[in-house]
Amino acid sequence: MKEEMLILPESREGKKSGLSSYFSTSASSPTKKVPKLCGTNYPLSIMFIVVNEFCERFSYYGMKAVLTLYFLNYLHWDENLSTTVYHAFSGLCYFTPLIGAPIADAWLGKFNTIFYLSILYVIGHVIKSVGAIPTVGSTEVHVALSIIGLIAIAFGTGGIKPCVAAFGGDQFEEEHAQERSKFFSIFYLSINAGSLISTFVTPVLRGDVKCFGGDCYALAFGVPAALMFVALIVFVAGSGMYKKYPPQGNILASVFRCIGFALKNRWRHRSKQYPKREHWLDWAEEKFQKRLITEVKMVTKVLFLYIPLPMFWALFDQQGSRWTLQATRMNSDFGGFVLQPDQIQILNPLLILILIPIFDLCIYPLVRCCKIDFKAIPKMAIGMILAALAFAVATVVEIKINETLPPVPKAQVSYLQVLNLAGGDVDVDIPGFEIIKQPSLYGANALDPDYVKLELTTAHNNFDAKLTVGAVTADCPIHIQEKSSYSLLVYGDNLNCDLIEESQTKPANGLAAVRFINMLNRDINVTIGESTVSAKGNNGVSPYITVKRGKITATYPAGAEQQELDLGLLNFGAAYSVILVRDLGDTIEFKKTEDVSANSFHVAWQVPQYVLLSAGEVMFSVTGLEFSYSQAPISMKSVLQAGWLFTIAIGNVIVLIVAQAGSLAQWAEFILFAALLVAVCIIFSIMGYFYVPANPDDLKEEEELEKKQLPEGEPSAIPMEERKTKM
Ligand SMILES: C[C@H](N)C(=O)N[C@@H](C)C(=O)O
Repeated sequence: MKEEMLILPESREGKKSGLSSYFSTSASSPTKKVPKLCGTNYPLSIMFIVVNEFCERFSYYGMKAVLTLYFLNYLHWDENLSTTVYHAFSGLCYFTPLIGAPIADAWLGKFNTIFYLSILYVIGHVIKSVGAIPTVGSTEVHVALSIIGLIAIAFGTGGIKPCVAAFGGDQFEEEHAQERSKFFSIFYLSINAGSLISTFVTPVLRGDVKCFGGDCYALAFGVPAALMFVALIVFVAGSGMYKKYPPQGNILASVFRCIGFALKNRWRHRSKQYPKREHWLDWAEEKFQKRLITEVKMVTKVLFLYIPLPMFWALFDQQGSRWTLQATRMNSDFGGFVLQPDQIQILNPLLILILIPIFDLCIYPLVRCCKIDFKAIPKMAIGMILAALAFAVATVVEIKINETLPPVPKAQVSYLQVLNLAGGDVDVDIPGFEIIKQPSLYGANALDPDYVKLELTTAHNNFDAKLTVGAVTADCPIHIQEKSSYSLLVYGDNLNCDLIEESQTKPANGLAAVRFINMLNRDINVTIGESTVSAKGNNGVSPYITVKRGKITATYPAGAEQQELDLGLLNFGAAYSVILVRDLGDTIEFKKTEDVSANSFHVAWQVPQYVLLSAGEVMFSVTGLEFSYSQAPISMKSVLQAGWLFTIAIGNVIVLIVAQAGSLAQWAEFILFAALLVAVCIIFSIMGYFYVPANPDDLKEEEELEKKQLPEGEPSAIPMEERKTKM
């Protein structure tokens, strides 16, 4: 499989074949007639590219959807290591385009680069899937296979990413720029369709299918591997129909030499006696052809314009981190169905699938109807503003969530709830405070006692509390510290009491937490799923077990068998105490109290921020993808795509840095990001105002000039007609 290229003499810097054809004007396109989709100007070959992208993105996002849980539950890494490796992998996937793009532009051509790196990508997936089979080797082997697999995947996905989009763009004639622009929308739709389906399906394959006695990670990674194999087959199947531009020689080296020479030459001629030149790159004129210099000016101009763009991605990327964490503090029960907090992210690809047609078929034509010429840079700037607005809305949501959180006792304050397991209602009289009246937990409506706020006058306090139930009274010495929360357990005919210190923070990640207070006179082990906790007899308190929200059944040993305790619904973000009161032989009587209330602010309130961010993405990202293609000289299409993807990588790095530094309250961090993006958008708009879009005619002029200057017989440019493309 080889793309044949014409080798040109290298008599002068910048006179290689690659510098000859810059824009895909019809004059410079391969002459090959490509079959069209019936009655349109769309080449048939783009179908293969779009399906390839769908399958590739399915494999990428599907694998990523279960990656963190794989690290935590299968490799048994802690949360920090899992998060770090996850982000390092995501970052690497957007740095590797910088390797794939020059390989395509300078050496292998886009087709071959996609072909070979896709094979590496499939191998990476297979290694990763094998590492997820528990019977294959030890934990060390699993870790090694996972890391090798992930590195291969990162090089595969990142390497082909800039080439596939640019290769799709290459299929169009320059006069079909409108169709090409639509192609980028369709391309983006296929990315999001792949992402939507896989983000939903692979977690189901992991959790609902059991293999090797547990969650089936091998299948959850195996299906994305299969999809990547299909992507490769589909891509190769279209081979006969593609328009393939040959690699353009080591254009990047010429570009760097040209820039280096211009800078050196400028420095050598810094004295005022030398006349100024229009552009700093014009200082390369002594050694480099005008054509190369013009081309380098175009690329550096676009790359300069890209400098502010990572800020958009820094906000965008937080859907998977900060916004998902926000969802864990919300209630995602939709009545008929319940979403897990990390599933809310599928809103983004879903909205993209809805919004792209809305923008392409309604909003953009409507704007055109109003005679407004909506160019790429203003579109991208509006995309940034929409993303900033999304973060402003996220700030409001965050503030609203905070209002629903359990109060945290401050200095000279503590909270106390009374768990009354006595036969009747109890009065708790703590000197200096109002009497707390607490109905018995055995009563019908008394299951969730409220915390009472105690304002303390000194930091440490010992009190002789008095308990009264009907005619029975008892002393209850208690020791309360400021900034703490407590449960006072009252039980027995003689009104015994125990003070238990509580943590009133919500369980992390939207999980529910439950513990057991054992009033039986024997120790007990209680199991939920794979976790078992012990509670000593006579009022022992077990540690908390965290569980996914749902109706939970616990088990405990009774003789040789396990008996069940039906705990009912344990809700998002709630913490429960299950008080084991009486052994009834075939079961245990228990009372359940909600010590930390469940998340009450509904996750549907996140929809507006997702709509704004996804609309921003359509305006920013789809436009940017097309812009990167259209502004690049033909020899550097993949390189500019890589430059575009590099802005995503830097965006990821910004989030990592901010997350590590993270000393701000979440709502403040959100509004800070929104403000930063508005500031960056203003800078970008000013830069965009002065940006002059690339024009193929700029190069035509130089082509003519070059022809005149060249010695007879030496080709100044390779007419694309002469370039044979063979497989
Ligand atoms: C899934 C997300 N909306 C998206 O489209 N991401 C782009 C950057 C991708 O190429 O995966």
